[in-house]
Amino acid sequence: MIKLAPSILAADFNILGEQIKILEESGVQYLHVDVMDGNFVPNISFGPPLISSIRKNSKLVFDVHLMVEEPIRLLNSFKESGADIITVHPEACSDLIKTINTIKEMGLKAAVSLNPETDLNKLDQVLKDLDMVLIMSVNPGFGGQKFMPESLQKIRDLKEKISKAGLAIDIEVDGGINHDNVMDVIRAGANVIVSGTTVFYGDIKTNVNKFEEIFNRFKNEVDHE
Ligand SMILES: O=C(CO)[C@@H](O)[C@H](O)COP(=O)(O)O
Ligand SMILES: [Fe+2]
Repeated sequence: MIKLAPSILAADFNILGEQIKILEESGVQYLHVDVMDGNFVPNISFGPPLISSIRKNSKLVFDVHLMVEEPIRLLNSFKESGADIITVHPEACSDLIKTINTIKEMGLKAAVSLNPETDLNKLDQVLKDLDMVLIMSVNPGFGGQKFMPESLQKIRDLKEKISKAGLAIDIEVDGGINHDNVMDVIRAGANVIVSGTTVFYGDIKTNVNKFEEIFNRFKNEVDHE
């Protein structure tokens, strides 16, 4: 099952609630929530108060991508605000094992996100405890960047690593994904697709439907193999 995770970084914050309603009516299940601290990445987005506010009116799975230094300090506050999945960057954690264990002990799903230049071996110490791995296909910090095609091989290698370890872990990909390149990303092995600009710019329902059509085309391909 392939899932779309629209990134609200590209939403119109003036009408954020209305746009989330449209996503729900379009059949979306995940909401990707990019938290940036102006330190780990050179941009600031939003934090727990905004998440608590949208949580009140949404049943979507909140997939919270923490681009912050030492996220362990803030985990409780993101849990309280309504996160379902918390993703952290090993590049920002002095103790990744403890950070992942804390997320799991809170009863939340845990994920690790790798920057484009970070090797897959950074996952080794925690892979068995993860629900998801997020491959960044741009350098984190901003929406609207160009997809880095070299991420495709990284996705294939990750899929192989997960399967060799006998695990079942979601593979999420984030950055620069659009209707033209998403099929390559899925074929490489991803099953959770983040998209900001391509979902929110223009008509949201049409943009989501186009992604769903491509996901269905992929399912048909696999069924006929
Ligand atoms: O985490 C990030 C960027 O750091 C992403 O989630 C972006 O928000 C995705 O936006 P597009 O590249 O799809 O516009
Ligand atoms: Fe993200």
